[in-house]
Amino acid sequence: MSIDLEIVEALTGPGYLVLPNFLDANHLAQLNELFASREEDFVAAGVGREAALQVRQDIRGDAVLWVENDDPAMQQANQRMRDLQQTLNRELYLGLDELEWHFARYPAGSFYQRHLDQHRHQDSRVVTVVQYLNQNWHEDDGGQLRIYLDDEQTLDVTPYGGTLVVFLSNRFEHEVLPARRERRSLTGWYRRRP
Ligand SMILES: O=C(O)CCC(=O)C(=O)O
Ligand SMILES: [Fe+2]
Repeated sequence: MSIDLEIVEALTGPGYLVLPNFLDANHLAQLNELFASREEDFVAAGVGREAALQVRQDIRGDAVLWVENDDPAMQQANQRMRDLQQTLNRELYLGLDELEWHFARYPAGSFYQRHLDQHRHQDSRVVTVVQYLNQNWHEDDGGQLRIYLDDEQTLDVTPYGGTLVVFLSNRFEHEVLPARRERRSLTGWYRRRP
């Protein structure tokens, strides 16, 4: 079965999937180079929306850079996500019409408290996709993504470079545990126009 169909099956079943080695080593290295070259353009991430948006490092300590199609490594990543979007729409009739995504950098010591990705009163975020870019990450570097499954069971995902996590945005609360060194990711949401 193709990876994309595996994702389809997971979303209709448990609602989430963790896939190690989704990114190959070469692409991972290119994305890291791009990430490093744009380091100065990152801005502190906010919580809340529009007028209520504010930086609250006690809630989330990452800085983000919204990504565009301006680099070959990004074009490849965008193409990959468009293919997945097509499959999700064809198989699940999700009506996804865009992907918004950003690079995220969590400096050592930072975290993101438990939350749901779907903004209240607005259900345009349908599927969350996170790709980790951390090379040589070790379990005791922390930074696990803790997903709150049904019945308050939790699943901790170590952010090894190349791992992809996909889940239904309205279904699972999750948090990022404190990272002991800089933690890098590419995080996106497939949206339906409200
Ligand atoms: O980086 C992660 O593992 C998840 C990030 C996250 O929850 C978010 O940006 O909404
Ligand atoms: Fe999130």
